[in-house]
Amino acid sequence: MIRLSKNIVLVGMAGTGKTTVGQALAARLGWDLIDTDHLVEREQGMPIRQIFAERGEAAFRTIETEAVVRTMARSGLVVSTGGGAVLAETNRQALKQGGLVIALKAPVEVIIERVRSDKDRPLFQGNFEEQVRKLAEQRKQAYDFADMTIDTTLFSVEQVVDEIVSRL
Ligand SMILES: Nc1ncnc2c1ncn2[C@@H]1O[C@H](COP(=O)(O)OP(=O)(O)O)[C@@H](O)[C@H]1O
Ligand SMILES: O=C(O)C1=C[C@@H](OP(=O)(O)O)[C@@H](O)[C@H](O)C1
Ligand SMILES: [Mg+2]
Repeated sequence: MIRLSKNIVLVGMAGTGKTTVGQALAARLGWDLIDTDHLVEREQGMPIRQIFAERGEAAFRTIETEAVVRTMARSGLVVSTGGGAVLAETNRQALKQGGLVIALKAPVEVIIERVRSDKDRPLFQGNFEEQVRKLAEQRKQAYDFADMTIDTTLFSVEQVVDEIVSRL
């Protein structure tokens, strides 16, 4: 079982289930959950889509890094990150030093179906399918630094939680 001195961190492309699995995993373990997107939205008082629209992606990344580093200084948390949190080396170092990093994966076709109805994802506006495919290609090695990887394609949310708990 993982020591409480660390956190359990979920990384992965948008649509691989980090927020949903994080909630279910935190409930299963009785741990608190920090979803860094939700933390940013609460503290900034607006949805991420609005931060992108009004201040730009670079401003969001700066805010995201501050939230990630601050969160990883804590312990005993389940932490769901946003899909792009792994892009900054500062974030990758904080995630690796402060937690057991678990990458959730799914084929791009599965991701497309899972996020198709969610119009709030700022990176997926306009030609939605093309943008998901392009991002998946750009990010295909971005999550390889994780301590472990779980393919969520054939698992329900609870089955992903089962798989994580079995590996702790
Ligand atoms: N293992 C799974 N099987 C089926 N649907 C899933 C699974 N994990 C997540 N989902 C669904 O996929 C969508 C995206 O999940 P979400 O947790 O928002 O992903 P992320 O935070 O990685 O973007 C949600 O509708 C969620 O209910
Ligand atoms: O992949 C990305 O760069 C992003 C993923 C989003 O989080 P989810 O992975 O929870 O959708 C959110 O942080 C923002 O829209 C940027
Ligand atoms: Mg999420």
